[in-house]
Amino acid sequence: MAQSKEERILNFVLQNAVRGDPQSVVDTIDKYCSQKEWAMNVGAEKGLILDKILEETKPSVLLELGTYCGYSAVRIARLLKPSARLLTIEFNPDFAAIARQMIEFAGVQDKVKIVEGSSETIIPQLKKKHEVDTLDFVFLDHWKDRYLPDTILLLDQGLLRKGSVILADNVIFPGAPEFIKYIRNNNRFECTNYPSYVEYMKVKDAMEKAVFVG
Ligand SMILES: O=C(NC/C=C/[C@H]1O[C@@H](n2cnc3cncnc32)[C@H](O)[C@@H]1O)c1cc([N+](=O)[O-])cc(O)c1O
Ligand SMILES: [Mg+2]
Repeated sequence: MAQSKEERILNFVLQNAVRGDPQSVVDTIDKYCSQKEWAMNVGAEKGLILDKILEETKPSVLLELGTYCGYSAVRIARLLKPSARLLTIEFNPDFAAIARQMIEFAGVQDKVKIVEGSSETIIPQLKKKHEVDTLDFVFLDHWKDRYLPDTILLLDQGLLRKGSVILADNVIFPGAPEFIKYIRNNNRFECTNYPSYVEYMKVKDAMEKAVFVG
């Protein structure tokens, strides 16, 4: 059967990156996706914003929505302290399989747990089934019309505490207007916008950081 783009990205990493070196995995994906085939990884420019916010926040319990090929899971995990844990939710089984191999090759599997399923199903299970108390950091990078309902779900489930950081990719392109309208008008969140560009393109994009004030 013909290979998928995601399989081609994974194979390029397996053949060109250094096993156990997450930075080389991140750089190799960026090389492939900027030179050969575009893919919806957060990428290097927005990745640096993500890195900086992670280094400021120093989170222990993290959630990512939309694993895709595992680029941001590897990028996040490479900066985490040994005891920190990233849960990443992906409902497409083919993408989850690719991401699992990407994460294992990078050597960050001890810090990253891929949970297969939809965010709306898994989020209500985080406390009981995945031993989460509250989340220190949430990265939103899944379907853009899910950002708002899933943020409300996180609130309803008592998964946010004073200081929890939500970072949303693509608030300009493709855009998440309902999420932005809600989060910037909700006085329980302090928002900061980080202008940047769509991965591997010269199209304007931005990330939005929303800190829960409790
Ligand atoms: O569309 C984009 N991202 C959607 C990402 C979607 C990924 O999240 C999963 N998912 C979706 N709802 C889910 C619910 N639950 C679990 N996984 C879910 C999908 O199976 C996919 O792996 C995008 C598009 C551009 N772009 O330039 O066009 C740029 C970007 O940076 C992007 O992130
Ligand atoms: Mg994105």
